[in-house]
Amino acid sequence: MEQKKQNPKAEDETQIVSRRIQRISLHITPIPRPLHDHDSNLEPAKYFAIVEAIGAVDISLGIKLGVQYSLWGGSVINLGTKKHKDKYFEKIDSLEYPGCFAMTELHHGSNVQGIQTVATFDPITDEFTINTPNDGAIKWWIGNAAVHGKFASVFAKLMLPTHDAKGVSDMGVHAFIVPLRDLKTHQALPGIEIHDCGHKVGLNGVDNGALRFTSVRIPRDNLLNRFGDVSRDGKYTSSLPTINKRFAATLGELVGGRVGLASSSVGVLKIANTIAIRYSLLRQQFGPPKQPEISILDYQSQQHKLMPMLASTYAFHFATVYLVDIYSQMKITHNEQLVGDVHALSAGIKAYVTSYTAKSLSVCREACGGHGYAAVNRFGTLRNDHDIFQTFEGDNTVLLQQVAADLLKQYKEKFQGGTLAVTWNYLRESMNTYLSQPNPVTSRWEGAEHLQDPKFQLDAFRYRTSRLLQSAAVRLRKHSKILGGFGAWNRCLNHLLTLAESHIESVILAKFIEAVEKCPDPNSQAALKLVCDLYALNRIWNDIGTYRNVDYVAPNKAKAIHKLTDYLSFQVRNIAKELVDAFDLPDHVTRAPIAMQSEAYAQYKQYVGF
Ligand SMILES: Cc1cc2nc3c(=O)[nH]c(=O)nc-3n(C[C@H](O)[C@H](O)[C@H](O)COP(=O)(O)OP(=O)(O)OC[C@H]3O[C@@H](n4cnc5c(N)ncnc54)[C@H](O)[C@@H]3O)c2cc1C
Repeated sequence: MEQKKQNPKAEDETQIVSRRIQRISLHITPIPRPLHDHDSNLEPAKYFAIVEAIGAVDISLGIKLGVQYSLWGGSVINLGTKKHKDKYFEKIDSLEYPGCFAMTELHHGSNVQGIQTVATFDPITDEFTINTPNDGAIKWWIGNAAVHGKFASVFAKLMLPTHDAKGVSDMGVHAFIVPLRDLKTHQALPGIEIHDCGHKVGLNGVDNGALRFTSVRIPRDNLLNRFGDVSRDGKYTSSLPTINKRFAATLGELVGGRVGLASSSVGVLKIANTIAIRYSLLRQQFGPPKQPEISILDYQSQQHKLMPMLASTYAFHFATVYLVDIYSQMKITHNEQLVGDVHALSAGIKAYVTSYTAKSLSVCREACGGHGYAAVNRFGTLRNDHDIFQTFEGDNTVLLQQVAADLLKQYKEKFQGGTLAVTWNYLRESMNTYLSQPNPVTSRWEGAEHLQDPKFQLDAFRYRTSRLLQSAAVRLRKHSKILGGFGAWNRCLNHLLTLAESHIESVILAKFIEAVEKCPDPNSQAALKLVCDLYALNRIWNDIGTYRNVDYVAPNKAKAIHKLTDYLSFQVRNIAKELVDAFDLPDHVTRAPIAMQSEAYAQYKQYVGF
């Protein structure tokens, strides 16, 4: 079937990104290529570092790489078996087989189990037939589909013929390798209709496409059969007993994409911080009478905008390093107990970090005044390209609900006297700390010195989470009697989202405190301690109403927290240059003329043509 012409505006950008990927694939060989690391489970950390670094230069390029290696490559390797690896691995790795990950449909995104594409087994020909049964089932937003993809892992309901009145039996969502284009002519193959999804708000270097399948035949071997298989005579086998368990196992294998997005989002936040802070140090406006103008970073308001953000960037850095670390352990050890942790943490950290970064990009733009609005200074592109991080690889609101559900499941099991389902560190430890939080401790912590005590800070974070958890459980129980489980969940939804965010903030703070404690160099440790205190106290101050309502902090303590937060912002301002320099982002990566370490204005004027 004819392939529709690509959106002309997007064409240039997709070609540039495609050329860049080819170059990377050729020149990155001294470092093991992403998929090797990913697959051999040696060092996923290296792969995520590569994607983060590449995303810092061009987010479209980072995402396009992610589509090729994490999504298309990751689905083949993680959902398939040896025969798939033998046939596809090298060619995916070398880019000979560019591919897509085709899950979302026009009518279903977050609710993946609602997808309608079908793959029906034909025992006579030993093939599956892939069909798009209605327009709502057209695969939509599929990265790499509009121009470059030659294959796709297509998620579809596996249908087996039966002898009863229904004629088929639905075995649930499975993934299938479907060739999209002829390997030589690059024309779309028979039965496959491809359209470009049109110009987007950002990420126009990625060719997102829509796919319709009409009786597309693929061999039985193209079923990615790690969690469910069909024999030559049409019998279905799986080590997992139910559709829901198979579905959970399938999605569980795809968490790597989320881990990568969380790391990349921190990379974007580092870039934005670097540009905004370097410029704020250089830019001077006003000053005391008859004295030189002062740097805009010396204004308390500018410190208030940027210093807690810088502290959050450090906090997120350590949290994502931890996430990558437990993801790597999971991949290396294949320890089942780690799966639950990685699943819940990757959902929560991805949601929390990407939402924060998206908001921060606007703050940074505004903090740089008019020059922040010049396209060359990058905030517009960063904001537009990054914005969708909040939606793909799982919509943030949906992901946070998974975190809340995990916490409540653990809570229930604990109270029913059962053993906790997840016995590895993170969920078990979190639950134990939440359940052992004492009542308000206004009297326990006298004076103001303890505000910088990590124990006070962690207690405060965990106390808030613990209250939210216990009250959510009570409310859900009450409402479910009348509204049923779904209705009760919806009635408590905002509460549950706050619970999930509060929990993730507790995890992030705990990891930051650990990083400070482990820092080997005393000077760096002192600097990190300041930054960590600012992160913790700013969060407490942001939620001071909650702490006051339950009398966790007395009015004078609330005042002290506010005062100290401002003071810490000022202290962090004094080391802000060193703190952003430590991100080690050279000028040719940040690229914004206003952030150039030498001759920022000269570079900027030159850009305009002076
Ligand atoms: C640029 C881009 C690239 C993409 N690349 C790919 C790709 O390569 N492959 C692929 O398969 N998909 C891809 N996607 C699709 C992406 O994964 C989906 O957009 C995402 O999963 C969200 O689904 P949706 O768009 O249907 O949103 P919806 O699920 O319709 O969500 C819309 C709104 O409803 C809210 N909502 C939905 N459910 C709930 C709930 N249970 N509780 C509360 N609120 C809810 C959400 O929070 C959101 O605000 C891409 C999307 C874009 C835009």
